[in-house]
Amino acid sequence: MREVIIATKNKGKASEFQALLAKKGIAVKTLLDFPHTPDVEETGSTFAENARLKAEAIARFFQAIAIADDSGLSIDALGGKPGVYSARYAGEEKDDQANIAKVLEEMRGIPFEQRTARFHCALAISVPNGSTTIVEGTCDGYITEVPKGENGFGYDPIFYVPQKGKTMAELTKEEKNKISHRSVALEKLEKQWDQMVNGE
Ligand SMILES: O=c1[nH]c(=O)c2ncn([C@@H]3O[C@H](COP(=O)(O)OP(=O)(O)OP(=O)(O)O)[C@@H](O)[C@H]3O)c2[nH]1
Ligand SMILES: [Mg+2]
Repeated sequence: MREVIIATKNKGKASEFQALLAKKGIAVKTLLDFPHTPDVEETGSTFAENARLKAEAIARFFQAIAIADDSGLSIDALGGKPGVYSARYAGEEKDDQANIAKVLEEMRGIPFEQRTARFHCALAISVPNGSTTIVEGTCDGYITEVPKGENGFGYDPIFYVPQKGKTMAELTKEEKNKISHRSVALEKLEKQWDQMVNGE
């Protein structure tokens, strides 16, 4: 297979993709290997639109197959927020701790059964000068009242996964990668993979 570039500068995502795709014998590069790549503006109003924008821009820029991930957390009691603004919920500097603090403040006093939420992940795979395919995955859970766990990234310490009885940040990377929104989406992508990547 030709080289695949994961169109992300997010260290947490990059490390999960490396583990998920290594299992399949696919070596990947991410934008952390090319730190001077221009940022792609996320002007879409859905995860799918933003994933498409990132994948198509990076496929064009590198003339290589690119996979982009646009993801985030939707909290029912907050009307779906932070949604597509998850990375920058507390400001442009993308501070995970500040984002968590803002969510916990907004959720204060809301009882457990009303703290339902889900992670969304849209993945777009784009072939240079060719087509783009988009798939999506979700993972359901609850927002805790205090952060717990050290693993993962983003909102993982406040995302309780009922079937594991733990927060996402208390799971190992292997455990998270079996159930996460990202792995669900990647499984769907694989079904289209051969045609997209090898059958051009
Ligand atoms: O606890 C979490 N566990 C996850 O598994 C997860 N996946 C996404 N997120 C949140 O959603 C934002 C993505 O925003 P996003 O897709 O624009 O990515 P980003 O701006 O961080 O990097 P890039 O891929 O665009 O370069 C991230 O920063 C996180 O806050 C997660 N939080
Ligand atoms: Mg982003």
